[in-house]
Amino acid sequence: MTSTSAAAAARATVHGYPRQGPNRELKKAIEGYWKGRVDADALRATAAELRRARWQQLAEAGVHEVPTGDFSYYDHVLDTSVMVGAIPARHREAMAADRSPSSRLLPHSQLRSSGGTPMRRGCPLDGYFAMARGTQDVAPLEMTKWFDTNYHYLVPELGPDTVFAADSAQQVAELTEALGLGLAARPVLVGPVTYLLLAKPAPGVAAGFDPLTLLDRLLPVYAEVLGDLRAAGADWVQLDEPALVQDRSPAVLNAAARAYRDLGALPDRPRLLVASYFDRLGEALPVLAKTPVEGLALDFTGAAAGNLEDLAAVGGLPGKRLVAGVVDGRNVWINPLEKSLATLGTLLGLAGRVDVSSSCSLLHVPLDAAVERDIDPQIARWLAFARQKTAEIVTLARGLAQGTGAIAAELAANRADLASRAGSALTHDPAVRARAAAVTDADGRRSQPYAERAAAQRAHLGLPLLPTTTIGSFPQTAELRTARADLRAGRIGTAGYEERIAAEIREVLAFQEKAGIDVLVHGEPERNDMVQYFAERLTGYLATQHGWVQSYGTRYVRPPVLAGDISRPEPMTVRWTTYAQSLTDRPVKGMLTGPVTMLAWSFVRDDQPLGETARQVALALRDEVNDLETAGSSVIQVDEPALRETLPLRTAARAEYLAWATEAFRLTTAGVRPDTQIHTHMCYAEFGDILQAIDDLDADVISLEAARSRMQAAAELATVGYPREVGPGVYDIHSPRVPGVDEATALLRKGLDAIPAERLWVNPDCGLKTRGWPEVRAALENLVAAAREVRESLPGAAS
Ligand SMILES: CN1c2c(nc(N)[nH]c2=O)NC[C@@H]1CNc1ccc(C(=O)N[C@@H](CCC(=O)N[C@@H](CCC(=O)N[C@@H](CCC(=O)O)C(=O)O)C(=O)O)C(=O)O)cc1
Ligand SMILES: N[C@@H](CCS)C(=O)O
Ligand SMILES: [Zn+2]
Repeated sequence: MTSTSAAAAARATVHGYPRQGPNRELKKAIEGYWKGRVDADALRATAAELRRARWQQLAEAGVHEVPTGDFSYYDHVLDTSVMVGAIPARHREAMAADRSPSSRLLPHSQLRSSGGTPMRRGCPLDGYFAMARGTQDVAPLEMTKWFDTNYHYLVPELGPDTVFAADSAQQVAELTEALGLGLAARPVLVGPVTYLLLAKPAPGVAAGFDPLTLLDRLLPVYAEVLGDLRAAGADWVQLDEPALVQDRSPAVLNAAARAYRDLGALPDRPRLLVASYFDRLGEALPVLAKTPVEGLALDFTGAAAGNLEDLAAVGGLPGKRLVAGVVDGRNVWINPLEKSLATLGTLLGLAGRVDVSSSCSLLHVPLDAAVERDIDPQIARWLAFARQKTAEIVTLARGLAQGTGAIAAELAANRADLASRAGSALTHDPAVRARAAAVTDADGRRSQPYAERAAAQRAHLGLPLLPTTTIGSFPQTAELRTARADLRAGRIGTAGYEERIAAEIREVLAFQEKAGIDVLVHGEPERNDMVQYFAERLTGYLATQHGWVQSYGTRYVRPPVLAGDISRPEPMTVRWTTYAQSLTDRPVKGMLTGPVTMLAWSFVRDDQPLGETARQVALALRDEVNDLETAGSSVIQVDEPALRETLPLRTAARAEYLAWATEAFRLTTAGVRPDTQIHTHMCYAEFGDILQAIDDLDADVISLEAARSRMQAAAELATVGYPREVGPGVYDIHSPRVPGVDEATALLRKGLDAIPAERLWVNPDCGLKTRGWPEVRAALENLVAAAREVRESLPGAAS
């Protein structure tokens, strides 16, 4: 095809779309199902209606080919495990027992029978949710970050004995639904190489087991699924391989080459589009380009923009389809349409056919900026959520196909909006800039080295060995959320709301004292979210009312927007922390979200380096830390759960990131006295490759998620000689199950193998906001009992 005809054929698509519905209908239906208020058929009907509505919305916006299979009741990686039959043995048994068709993910009519065994296909709903959340008897799959996003997936558990078996029921059903609406549809699957690279050895399998060795067993299963999709009418199928944008060994690149050579050689298959996103494809680009797949989808935004020159360097993709991700699926700023058109124009000469898309699934952005009423209309014009991004993609495809004259009005409006943002006073506060420019190395260094501080803190705090604490939040009950909604709606006044918060703090404090916890928290009842709460109190940040983005399962967040220079008009947490401290003689931890996490879980500025924004946020938080100390806090926790998540996917970019990230944390925390104990907290990640950075934070105590991985994080810190205090979690707060005293005791003993008793803390994996009070009470009582039991068994303990 010539580039002119390639242009004329340009079509619009997206890699995936938010799943929740305009009012988080999916969350409400699933949580209703868990509570027994919604039955399986009603849940499935809600899900089907949401899928229909989103396809319809995409089609009406002018998208030519809609994605299918990007929907999920919980997580698309878990769905992939179901699709390939990688159900952990402990869950398989429970599912085998559940033969009732009505409890399955799919309606009875969409289940296939096979070889005289009715209902073999289609995962039981309860079994599916048990894998995600666990039950009192069966542990769930581990959950971790999806690359460098705030989305979490369930980690496949594989071993040498894993037997894969294709179950394409869900994929086929969704494709059939979309085709039934008369739409051109493209199933989107997690690709086999990424699936294996994201997996971990199943419990009981040696840690050295490499899931990639299962590729030859997995490919026939993908072949079967592709065959089923072809039979169901799929013309194209997208296989997502984002794991290939990371630095990969020749073995992995060979595996990718083999996978797509073999899948490409299948006789009766759909055309294959292999998608990568979040960074440049690098050395995997020539590998994939040489395979028989008919198309590649590449990200051309941010750090991935280098794909353009890489593509030129490999001689393009002659005869293949290129799906060009020129609209950022990770951020909320309007697209610079003329710049994107220029990129697309260059790409026309590099592929047989060029289509326009988002850089990745739009799962990572909110649904619709137009419903935000509290954002200044001028500023709202700078924002594009999934719906607006879809419109941009359609505009760009039209511009590419018909020429810029066809989109002249859109280009003019876009130019004006970009200019308004560039010239805005919001983005340039001279006082903030002067303060950030004056920061010195000394501002980021505590006045004494750790060993001296530790002694001072020991004397000041007088804590027992194995001190117990929690991570900050206590249950965010429906009553608290309703109170906040009532305040927003004017149904109650500020005084009534604050009395509700004060009462909750009293209850949280009373419980902790009674349970015998050593370092208390106020429970964070006043916070809607650990990032949004602060964003709402900092100048330069925009908060949304409806900008929900899935974080995991049915849990959503509203990432605020770092739009301008950041400053703190007044203290943000001092009042409630001081109130909590006034209720007890034990130390109450001040509780803040750290600067890196404030960036990672917000939509960031794209008009200045991230490090500059981090420094501005850090200086605002530093004032808060110092104010807390002045108000009497002896222990202050600065959460950085996103420190690992934001680590650049390519190693070459990591040192620079870690330098500004750790500097921002130290700048936040270094202004306190030596006897003030600084805690930090991390969760949802593998920490192995940031151990040095954890040390560089110079925090006195770190709590880490460790229960599901059985203390792996503590062991890793020990291997590098980490000298500070560590609280590896002994209570997996993502599961409704309550750990018994024996279980917590066993984990603590394992923790002691890695960290000496003088430096070991006892705490849950993370905050308790998602849990209910009955579970929390029982679990924390068990945790304190376990700490006492282990304390008493330590050499030298009084018997
Ligand atoms: C620690 N984690 C967090 C991440 N990112 C964040 N930004 N914040 C985090 O805490 N990333 C990693 C992990 C992910 N973990 C979680 C855990 C829990 C949630 C969660 O519970 N989300 C809630 C929503 C929280 C919230 O914003 N609540 C607001 C609004 C509540 C609401 O829904 N209001 C209703 C009306 C209220 C009513 O009448 O009941 C409405 O507005 O429609 C608040 O409390 O005021 C969730 O429900 O999903 C997220 C990530
Ligand atoms: N302090 C927060 C940390 C979550 S990562 C909480 O307890 O919810
Ligand atoms: Zn956490």
